[in-house]
Amino acid sequence: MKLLPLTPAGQTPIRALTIAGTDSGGGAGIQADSRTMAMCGVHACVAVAAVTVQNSVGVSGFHEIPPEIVADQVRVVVSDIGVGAAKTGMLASTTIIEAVAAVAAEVGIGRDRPIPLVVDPVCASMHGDPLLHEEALDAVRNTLIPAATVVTPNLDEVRLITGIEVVDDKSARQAAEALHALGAEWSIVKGGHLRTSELSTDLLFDGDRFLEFSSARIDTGNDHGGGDTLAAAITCALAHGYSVPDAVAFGKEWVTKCLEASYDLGAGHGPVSPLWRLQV
Ligand SMILES: Nc1ncnc2c1ncn2[C@@H]1O[C@H](COP(=O)(O)OP(=O)(O)O)[C@@H](O)[C@H]1O
Ligand SMILES: Cc1ncc(COP(=O)(O)OP(=O)(O)O)c(N)n1
Repeated sequence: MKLLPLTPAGQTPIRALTIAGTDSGGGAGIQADSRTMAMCGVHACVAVAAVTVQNSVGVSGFHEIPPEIVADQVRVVVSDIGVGAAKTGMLASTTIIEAVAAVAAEVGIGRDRPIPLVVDPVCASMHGDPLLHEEALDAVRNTLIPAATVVTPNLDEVRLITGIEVVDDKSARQAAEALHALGAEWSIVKGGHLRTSELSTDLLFDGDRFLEFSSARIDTGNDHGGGDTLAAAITCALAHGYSVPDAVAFGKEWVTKCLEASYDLGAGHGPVSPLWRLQV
């Protein structure tokens, strides 16, 4: 695959910001985002929104960071370090979502603003453990998604946010339209969970055209962190100034390489691995 341009040693690399939750198991959340950003040659800045107690078999609890501390992390990073793009992941609650949306508007992050924003509307882990309070879905719909340059839900998140059960191409297109109607500039409906196809296809929509990004379906149970990794890679490409379709094409190739390199870890689902770039 064609990689993003690297920065010569000693020169300041492109920066990107992730606003998300930590994963103590190291496979998803801020850990997945930071690893992908580093492996893409991008300096990762982080605003921690929640700390999860998590391993390969599930999430047994989480602690929310006070909303003003989340917002302050964003503010100090953007004003001093500067970032080319930002991403949100687990935001846990309505008050954190509102604080993130407000600070994003203040510092110029989001659709129609200088710094593009990838919104991964994380609601639950792959084991079904909640990562967002149910009452916060309204804030996801009405406050977070309207700030998105790109929104990247998986099929469970699509159902919770839009009420649409994606079972085929037609319902995937309806869901992409519904997400766009909520205010995202571009919507992606990820096909990783549509196991009826031999391909894993992500559908991208901008209110006018549908674009499809497909790969052969990889036979692995080690897919923890796949959604974060895709969204982080898209964020890196946007930070480099790629168009949204080119950034998604890059992200899809990147996550496919990471799925191919995924490994066993613990008793449950192992992680996708951006470490493929370092492996022999
Ligand atoms: N088995 C698979 N083979 C190939 N690509 C996959 C597979 N599972 C997921 N993907 C890809 O990984 C990314 C994450 O998708 P998905 O699993 O749907 O999201 P999430 O990790 O948020 O649940 C998407 O680009 C999707 O197409
Ligand atoms: C802290 C944290 N954030 C996000 C997730 C979910 O990760 P994601 O890549 O969307 O997908 P799964 O690995 O859960 O399928 C998480 N588990 N923890």
